[in-house]
Amino acid sequence: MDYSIFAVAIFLIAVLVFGGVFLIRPRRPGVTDEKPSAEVTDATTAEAGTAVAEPEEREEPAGAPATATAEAPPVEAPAAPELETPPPSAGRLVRLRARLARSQSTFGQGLLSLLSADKLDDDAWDEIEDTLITADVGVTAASQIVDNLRTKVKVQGGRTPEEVRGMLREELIAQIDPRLDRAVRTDPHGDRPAVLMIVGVNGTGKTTTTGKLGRVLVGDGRSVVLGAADTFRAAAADQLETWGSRVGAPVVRKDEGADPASVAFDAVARGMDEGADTVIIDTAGRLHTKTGLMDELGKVKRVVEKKSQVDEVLLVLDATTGQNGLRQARVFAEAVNITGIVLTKLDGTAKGGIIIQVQRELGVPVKLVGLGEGPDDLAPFDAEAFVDAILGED
Ligand SMILES: Nc1nc2c(ncn2[C@@H]2O[C@H](COP(=O)(O)OP(=O)(O)OP(=O)(O)O)[C@@H](O)[C@H]2O)c(=O)[nH]1
Repeated sequence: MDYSIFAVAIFLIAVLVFGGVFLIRPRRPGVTDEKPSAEVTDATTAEAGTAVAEPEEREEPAGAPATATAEAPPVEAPAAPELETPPPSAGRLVRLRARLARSQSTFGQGLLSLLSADKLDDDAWDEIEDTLITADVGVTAASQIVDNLRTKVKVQGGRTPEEVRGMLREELIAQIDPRLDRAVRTDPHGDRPAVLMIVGVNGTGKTTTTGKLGRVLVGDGRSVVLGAADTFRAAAADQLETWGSRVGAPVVRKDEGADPASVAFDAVARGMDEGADTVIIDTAGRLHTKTGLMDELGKVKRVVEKKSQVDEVLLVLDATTGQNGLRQARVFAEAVNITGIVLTKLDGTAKGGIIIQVQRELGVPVKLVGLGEGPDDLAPFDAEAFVDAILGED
């Protein structure tokens, strides 16, 4: 009995000793299923955090060059675009004279040769009148020009080539009217910039003209802010931004569909903050209804006037669109008080006579002309330089 108790005691001691050895044996990593998952999560978090905040301290995978990140070629910041220096406004029309001479040769040279004919009978005068009408001078102005020339020929008697040229030159200049004030009002008023609104039908060259005019002013040493208030076409604002960035003129824009008046307001505010000389605002030109157009342009103007006066409302007209363009121009002129006309694409038409007609119809002077797609192909208009260009040199 005593021996059996002793044997049981020895067995229990043996069980305790072996059990203890197994229980205190160190665990191998990965053997249990709770802890490792926590470690993985920790490691992932640590690595992710490092990757975002401090990429240079991230552990490289085996085999990757230890200094790959450190030795990566430095990413150079994009160089600021070099600003362009556009030519000043003075002399631009003379520089572009060849374009005018080329496009208007039928008009100018055609008239000269008709007037130089040996016999100026009724048929010849009819042909002169037709040439004028074909060049979009307008019926009333064409018949007035013919009447005046007939009188001059009668009074003068002889018709040397110089006399013919002189007569025609004088008459055309008179019709274009050199006395009209064609200055574009771009001077600031104390601490307020001059504000110009550019209006017109889409596609006439409105946005291009806004950009080109900005360049003309920068070329004259002015500081300019551009306002992209044509919010119906996002590309128009992008286009304007490109124009501005080339000459260092800031562009104020908002999202597509934003209120054009608020863009215009912000552009003027920016112009005031920066002490800019001139703010040029490109507007949308959808021809929906006259009332809609009036409301929209009227609102832009009213809102701008809370900050500063509007010095110019320039209507952009595509010279190649003839009577149709003129009809649209009339709608704009009725919707808003136009102070000047920008006649674009004169390089692409022989109908330079539209200058005479549009001034008569709208009662405002052509102040600028577009003579090409190049950035500096916009020039202040001058009646004498224009007529000299279309008639050719003396
Ligand atoms: N040949 C020639 N092309 C011109 C002249 N002025 C503008 N253009 C071109 O006319 C096209 C239309 O010009 P835009 O400035 O986009 O016309 P827009 O009136 O602003 O039209 P939206 O931006 O749609 O409102 C462009 O391809 C211009 O390069 C010019 O005097 N001569």
